[in-house]
Amino acid sequence: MTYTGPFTLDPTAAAFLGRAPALFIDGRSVAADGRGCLPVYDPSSGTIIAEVADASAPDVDRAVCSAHAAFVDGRWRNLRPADRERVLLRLADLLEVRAEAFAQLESLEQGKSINIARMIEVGASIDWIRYAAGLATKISGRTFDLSLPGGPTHWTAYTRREPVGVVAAIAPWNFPLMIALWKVLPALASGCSIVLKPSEVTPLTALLLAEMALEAGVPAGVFNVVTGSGAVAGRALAEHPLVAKISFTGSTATGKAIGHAAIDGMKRFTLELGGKNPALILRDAKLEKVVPGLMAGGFLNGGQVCAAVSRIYVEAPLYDDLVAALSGAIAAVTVGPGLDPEAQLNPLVSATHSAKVKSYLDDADAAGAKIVRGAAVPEEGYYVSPALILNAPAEAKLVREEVFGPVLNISRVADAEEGLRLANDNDLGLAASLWTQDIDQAMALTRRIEAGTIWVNSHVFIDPNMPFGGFKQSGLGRDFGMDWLDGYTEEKSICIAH
Ligand SMILES: NC(=O)C1=CN([C@@H]2O[C@H](COP(=O)(O)OP(=O)(O)OC[C@H]3O[C@@H](n4cnc5c(N)ncnc54)[C@H](O)[C@@H]3O)[C@@H](O)[C@H]2O)C=CC1
Ligand SMILES: O=C(O)/C=C/C=C(\O)C(=O)O
Repeated sequence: MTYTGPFTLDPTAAAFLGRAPALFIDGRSVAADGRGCLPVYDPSSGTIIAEVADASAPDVDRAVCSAHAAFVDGRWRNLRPADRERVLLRLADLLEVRAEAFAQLESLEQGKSINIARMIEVGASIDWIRYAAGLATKISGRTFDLSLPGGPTHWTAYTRREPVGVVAAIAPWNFPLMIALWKVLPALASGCSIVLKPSEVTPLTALLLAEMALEAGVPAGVFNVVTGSGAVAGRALAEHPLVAKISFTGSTATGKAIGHAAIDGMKRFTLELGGKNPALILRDAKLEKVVPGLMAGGFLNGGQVCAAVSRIYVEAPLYDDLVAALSGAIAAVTVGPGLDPEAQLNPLVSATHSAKVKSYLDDADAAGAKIVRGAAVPEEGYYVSPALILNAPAEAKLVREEVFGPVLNISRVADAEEGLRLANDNDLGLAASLWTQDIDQAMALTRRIEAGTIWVNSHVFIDPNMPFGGFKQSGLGRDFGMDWLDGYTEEKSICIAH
């Protein structure tokens, strides 16, 4: 396929789009077994920009067997941790050199701003790789004093952490490169092998990443990629008996299906699922911080962020001023293709997803909610104009379900107690923010908000050294931080008798 849009592409990115569809198995690009191809669309125009292989269950089996063989013979896990670290650091260096190609491909297939692609999708990914590289040399066990009567007959009891085996990494489309790395990195650092299945909507950079890992020194077979649908390739991967661990990011419904498959096969699993994240604005909050914070936290990546602000609860004295300021800010948002660096809001990822987001707005409209809309959007492509919904009923779908688009719901609350009650009144509990100058109130409320991450006076700041994951239906397990590799290793207890 040849890109024919209005922007001049980096030559590596352009050449990549023209490649024949293939999977990446055992260190090589290989043809799939014949299920055909999946189109990849440019969300700003709806035109097809590339095609990828649509993997079948036998294709997935080939990839898992390749990963398993690599795990069993120890070509990666038996390297010195310092050598795994060195390879990962080389991967970061290579990504730095090819940053522009990766950023353009992400902007093109996902629709996101090239600025965000450069800064977060690729820039932060490089930092994430370097952080995870360091963890490879920090894996350690524990020693124990034994307390039962037989204890003194033993010299020592200790644990060691060993890589779990083949990891199935099932990734979403909102940050295709960065979230894939959030699964690939702990797996590689701990010595596991991987089969990565990117979203069928944004499959491109996963293939390039695996090639680059091979070039960095990850042995063939350790890192495989299957492109394809969730229903066929994703399911076959989640159910494969040689997969020891599943790491999934995506919808709560699919996460539950994967959790069932994992339990059936007694696989380890980490689920990072949806969010319906509240921002609680207290009356003493500083509007000059709140407004840019909510705009960034709500509209970053078109709101297609699991931790994005979705529900704003504001104490009554600030309500009118905040609505006026947000309405003004939304009206000023410029809309355009991701590759246009001046455009602040870009198309959503797919026709299906933009239709879903619009359906929430239609529901809110039908329920009689007041909706403030941003500028008109181009007719071509998957654009949705930004929206602020005023005081939608607490039971409205838009207030209860993850929208994953450029839509903020704002409600007036009498006081912090009412705001807290409404903030917690949801099945999801991924993230939240609290906006106040009162440190005592902030400390007290952070203990009572039901969410895996709480920001005070900011929203959506995720760091490799800070554990991240959900309360309630937002998932199971934590990523990042010093304990990240625990999810990719087994702890083995060893007892040595006299
Ligand atoms: N937590 C997050 O970061 C994300 C949340 N979402 C939410 O999910 C909603 C639906 O988006 P989708 O792309 O349909 O999400 P999804 O959860 O169905 O897809 C995520 C990944 O799972 C795979 N998958 C789908 N069904 C599978 C199955 N049965 N077994 C194994 N893998 C499977 C997909 O191919 C994709 O790679 C969005 O509207 C949004 O609300 C979507 C993307 C990311
Ligand atoms: O770090 C960011 O800015 C974005 C993070 C996005 C997610 O955590 C997500 O959507 O899963």
